[in-house]
Amino acid sequence: MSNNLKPHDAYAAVEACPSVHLAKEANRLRAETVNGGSKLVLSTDEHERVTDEFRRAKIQWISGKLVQRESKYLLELERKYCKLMFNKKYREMVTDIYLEQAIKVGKEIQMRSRKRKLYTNNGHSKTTWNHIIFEHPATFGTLAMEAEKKQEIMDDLLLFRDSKDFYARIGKVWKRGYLLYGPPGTGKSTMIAAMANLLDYDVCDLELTSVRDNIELRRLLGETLSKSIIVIEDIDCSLDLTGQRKKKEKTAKTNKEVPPKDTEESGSRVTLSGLLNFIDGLWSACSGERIIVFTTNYVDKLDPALTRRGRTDKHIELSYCSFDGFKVLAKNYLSLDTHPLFESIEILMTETKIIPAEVAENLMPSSLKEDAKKCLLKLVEALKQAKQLM
Ligand SMILES: Nc1ncnc2c1ncn2[C@@H]1O[C@H](COP(=O)(O)OP(=O)(O)OP(=O)(O)O)[C@@H](O)[C@H]1O
Repeated sequence: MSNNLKPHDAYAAVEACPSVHLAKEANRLRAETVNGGSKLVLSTDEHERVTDEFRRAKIQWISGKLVQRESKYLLELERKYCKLMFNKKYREMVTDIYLEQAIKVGKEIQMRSRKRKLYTNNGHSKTTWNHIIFEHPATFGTLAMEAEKKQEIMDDLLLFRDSKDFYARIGKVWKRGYLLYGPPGTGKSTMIAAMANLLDYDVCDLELTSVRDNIELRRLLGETLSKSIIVIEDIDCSLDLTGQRKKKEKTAKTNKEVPPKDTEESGSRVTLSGLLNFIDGLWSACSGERIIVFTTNYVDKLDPALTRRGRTDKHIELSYCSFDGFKVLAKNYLSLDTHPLFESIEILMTETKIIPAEVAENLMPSSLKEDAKKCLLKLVEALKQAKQLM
């Protein structure tokens, strides 16, 4: 004997989880173009039945649609739904366990197939978030850094991601603050992209100099979604205790900082306390799973109120390139594990300081004719010059 689930139950399941049927065995395979790329999508036709099996119960999903006709304007409204059929002895198991499981799986599939986004408040509209698809290729694998340090950071991030129950148990908001500090060109922005790729989170790049006041700041931060990394770069330049803000300028080519020429009064009144208030208090109003990352070139300039643990839980120094870091870049850029020139590079690296951005720039072949040896020789030259300048 079979028993129909009440339509609104099925509606709820399917609406909460529109892609749930994709997880099930489907009879039809359809090629669809999704976001410009070709991707196979499983779907069901109207009245098509898909059978799932869960704890020995056979559950049939039957898709259908309701058409409502607004007679006056001859407007047709379509509502898609799924009907579930199963033996009535499984009713409790299906409603209590199976549907919950199906919704969870459906949400996971949705998460996996979604395109991640990079939000900024510095686009055509300054008062709201604008987004583009986030497709930065950086990973922890491509990051020039000592393997142990990298692993420690990855472990910390993954532990955070998987600690929903822990945060709930100890009564803390599920958020974590990171402070990345170090000279320009040492990989702070690159690490943020690697973090987002590791966790599969969106990135919200908050340009504080474009935020009018604390109220707008609160609104913008309140609008961020779960599974987001909120980034405030160059915090020392965007905000100071007096609320005055200046923009740091960089030369586009070298990515090196140039001291600010003029202090730009943006008319904005975001204050440090406005920011801290949000981190401490208002944040708790948001549902969790958010990471906030501050970056700075001058950690000593920061107000201790911002750097204290609890606000920025983990402080990560990104520094000059080590030989280990160079080896990662040599592998990435030149596919080299070893080379006779490595020895002199290692010695020179102990005698001088060079930022990873400069190492990367030298290892990047500037023409098809430039082979690995030529690139390594460019780096040797750059290291020698840096040594002379010391
Ligand atoms: N640790 C690193 N590993 C791999 N690539 C790096 C690293 N550091 C710098 N780079 C390279 O240099 C470029 C500039 O680095 P990035 O913007 O991440 O530095 P930054 O520390 O954020 O600089 P700034 O403080 O000026 O914002 C990157 O696009 C990347 O190619």
